[in-house]
Amino acid sequence: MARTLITGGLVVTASDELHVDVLVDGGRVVALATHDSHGWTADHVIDATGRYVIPGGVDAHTHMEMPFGGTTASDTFETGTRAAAWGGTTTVVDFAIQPKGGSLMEGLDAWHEKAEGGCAIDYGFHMIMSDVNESSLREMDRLVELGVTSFKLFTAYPGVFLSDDGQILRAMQRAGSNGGLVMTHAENGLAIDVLVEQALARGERDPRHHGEVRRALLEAEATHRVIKLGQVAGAPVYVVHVSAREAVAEVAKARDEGLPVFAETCPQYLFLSTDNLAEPGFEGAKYVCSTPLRPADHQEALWRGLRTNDLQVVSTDHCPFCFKGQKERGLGDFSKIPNGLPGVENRMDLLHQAVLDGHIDRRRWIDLACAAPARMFGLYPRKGTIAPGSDADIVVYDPHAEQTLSAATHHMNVDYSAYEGKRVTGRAETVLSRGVPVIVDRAYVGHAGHGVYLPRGLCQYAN
Ligand SMILES: NC(=O)NCCC(=O)O
Ligand SMILES: [Zn+2]
Ligand SMILES: [Zn+2]
Repeated sequence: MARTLITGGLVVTASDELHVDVLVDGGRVVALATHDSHGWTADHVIDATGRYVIPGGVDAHTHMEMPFGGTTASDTFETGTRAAAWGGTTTVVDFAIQPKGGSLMEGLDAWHEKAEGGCAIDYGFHMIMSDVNESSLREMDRLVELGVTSFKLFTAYPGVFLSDDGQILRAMQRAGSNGGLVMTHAENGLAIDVLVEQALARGERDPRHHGEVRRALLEAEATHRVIKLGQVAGAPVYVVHVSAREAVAEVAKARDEGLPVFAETCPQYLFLSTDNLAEPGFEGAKYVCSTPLRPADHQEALWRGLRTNDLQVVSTDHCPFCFKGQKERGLGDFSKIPNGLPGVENRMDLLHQAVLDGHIDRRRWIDLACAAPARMFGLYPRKGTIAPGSDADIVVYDPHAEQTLSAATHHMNVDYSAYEGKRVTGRAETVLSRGVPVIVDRAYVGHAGHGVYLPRGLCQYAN
């Protein structure tokens, strides 16, 4: 395998910023050294002068070709992982789904089948448990052995994914004993369904009502509940896609008490708001996801949480549905709009923009987008950093490139951009996955099937 030297750039990791060259051999980083101190030769030299050299992004929350809301997320593993690479992400952790009445293993096998041979970058799986029973609880141990070390449980979506408190407690107890991590979608789905029914009866049918019925208090209540269930079970809890400041407060309080409670937020909650849901006509459907977008004044609590480490990870929850034909299923009834937003290609750039806007610093950018998700989900230091022994998942990032985010130029298989027209500065220029070029000078040179399945270790966070 070719030996590659990346020279002249500023290497930024979660812990350091160093003007060093990086030597890659056998798909791994083998050494870092200042330019004048080494005499390395290589088959390929990448001149990164004036660029950042950063670890490939780790997006720990994607839904490629997920069946949901009567349709299927529009990115396949092939198109979605290719788009991820364009955006500087080199690892995704997607959600396999236990079929109702079926086993965890059936779900895992089905997702392996979807992903195998199609991915441009490496991938792992979490498991969505939609049917917690004696048998699926026992299976959790086997999944942990197979490297599926995290399990998503829902307090939302009654009749689809919702588990009751007893089921969640049991899954947490099992995770407490086998080392797995329970991830929770925390919204009170039963109460939300009552509010949906009442809103529709009042004739409130537009997309903006999606945000109104999914009340922040019902996110906070469910967040509080899963934290307490985790405490009773003696198990860590990871709360996904936190959007409400009241939910951030629940997480922060638990962490202040020393509980092993972790949480992520997503770019859509940091950059978009209920103003988007209220766009004229049916445009707001483009922004329907759950948890929902919140009024813009929630964003400050999210940014603060990211700075203070009450929130550890930024993932995308990439779950794209085309406006035409898919989002349109909810014309005249917001509750039928498939939930989910595209974003796997945009996360690294939006967070870099957050650096420029002064919300976070450069190393925090890399921590939130690369190192912390890798640690949280048992992939570190193979992924998420640039250090001897790490996979050479490396992005040469141009911090000065200006771009306008748009469906006309993005690579996600979806007919709109949630960030249409937004100007951002910074862009992945060249992307290596295990030392193999996937993007070179903004040209795609990767191929479907390069990406391999990543059996993951246990969560590496204590608090
Ligand atoms: N988030 C969302 O709206 N769709 C994907 C499924 C989920 O994460 O709950
Ligand atoms: Zn969810
Ligand atoms: Zn999700």
